[in-house]
Amino acid sequence: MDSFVVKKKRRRSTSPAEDHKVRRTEVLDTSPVPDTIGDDSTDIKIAILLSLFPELNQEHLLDLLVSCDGSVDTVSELLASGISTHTRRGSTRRATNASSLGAQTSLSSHLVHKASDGSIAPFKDGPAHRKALRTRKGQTLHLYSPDDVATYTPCTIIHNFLPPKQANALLAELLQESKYFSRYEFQLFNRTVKSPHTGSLYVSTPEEYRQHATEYRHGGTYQSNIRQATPELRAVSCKVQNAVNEAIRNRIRDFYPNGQKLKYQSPKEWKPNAAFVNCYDGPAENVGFHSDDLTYLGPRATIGSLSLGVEREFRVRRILPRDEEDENDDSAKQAVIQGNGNLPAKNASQRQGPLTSRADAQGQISIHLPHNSLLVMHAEMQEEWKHAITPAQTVSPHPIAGNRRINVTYRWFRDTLHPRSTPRCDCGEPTILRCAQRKQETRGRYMWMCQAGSTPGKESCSFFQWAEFDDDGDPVRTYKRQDEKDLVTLANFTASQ
Ligand SMILES: O=C(O)CCC(=O)C(=O)O
Ligand SMILES: [Fe+2]
Repeated sequence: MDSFVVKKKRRRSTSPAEDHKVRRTEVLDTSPVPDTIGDDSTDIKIAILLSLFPELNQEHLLDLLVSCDGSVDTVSELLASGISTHTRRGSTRRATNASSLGAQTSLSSHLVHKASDGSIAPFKDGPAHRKALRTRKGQTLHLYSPDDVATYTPCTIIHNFLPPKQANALLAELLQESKYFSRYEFQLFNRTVKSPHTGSLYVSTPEEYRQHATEYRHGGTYQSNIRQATPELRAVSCKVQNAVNEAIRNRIRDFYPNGQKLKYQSPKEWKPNAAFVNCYDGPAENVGFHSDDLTYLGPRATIGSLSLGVEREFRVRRILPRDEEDENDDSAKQAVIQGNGNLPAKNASQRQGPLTSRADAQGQISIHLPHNSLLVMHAEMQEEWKHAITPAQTVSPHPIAGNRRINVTYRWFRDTLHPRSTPRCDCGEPTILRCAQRKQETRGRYMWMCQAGSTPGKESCSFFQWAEFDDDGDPVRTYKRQDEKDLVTLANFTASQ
């Protein structure tokens, strides 16, 4: 992954808006943002601290951050001075492993009868046994069965996805490849930090290699580590393509209102034409909470994510509109995770909750990703949820990979969102697509924004324009088109074999 550049910029006076983290594929807003944009500065700060102190766990860093009134600098100084195991307010909270396997093995203690306020509703009323789940702030609910994952998160998990030999061959190939991966450097609060894992972008053809190196931007800069898709990666992409399309069909049939695709979701076949491959070398390597960048994937994107090597936890949590989050914190009672997104409107004038509430108001759900499992992140995911690979205290070594985990996220970059055909900002650069997440009034609206603020040494021009899409998620062009001759057709992995 390349630079996740974040540089906090001039911001508008009243809104503490800074969007969350993180890196090349991830949405990281750094420009002066309109109040409409959701954010979670805690994630950014935790991402910085984790990259500076990878040996520490997230909970501990969060404690420190709270006790230091949200100042990354103060936490860094404390940690550097060696008084890091206690918070400044004297709490001696144990530095527990943020990602240790949960003792919870059954959901029964979390089931409640009604998905009323304070519970996690199943996405769809299913069989009678489908009840709401209840979690508390700061709590992590571990889901193991594919059925529970589909019911309570916007994901499908398929265990033992590939024939074992093929999974092992791909793993062996990518472990070799991982020698050439790099850590992405990114700019956070005027400091350059490195991603807490390594990776590379894989593309289909030499021409696409060229385009990714010179036209696509990720986190404000060009992708520096790009590689040509390997034979195993291509062979597996056919299987991923078929499985993801089937999972999308099932999702629509079983979970979406009237069995219809979501507004803005593409009705076309999902055909991956790029893949980010990540390597997590040891338990401390991680990726912080983020949503993936939709600039080239478009609204309501689907992503196919294959896990190989050691098992790690994939954590997800819903993005709450700001006002609800505050209310939850204010009431200090059961946190709410609502699977269907129909949360009631709350009083926007309530006070801002403390730092912790923003990061963890609803608790988290943990999906365990063993070797050879395919996770499909469905169309609801990026706009409404965040995901992370949390640091672990220990991992069980894998016979081929040792302590390493390889992850391949297959993606479909859409022709209609090629940087040649998206709006340019006043700097003359292609803009980034963002989705408003936290304010009730604008939640779900898309916008094009300048991404120069993410580039080290560059100032954002503050360009902002609402983005309009047709029902199938193709842009309705209210802006000047590039020349038609410049428009491109991207080759997917299968077609370019
Ligand atoms: O490693 C994983 O499973 C997730 C990686 C991820 O979130 C990403 O590449 O955007
Ligand atoms: Fe991601």
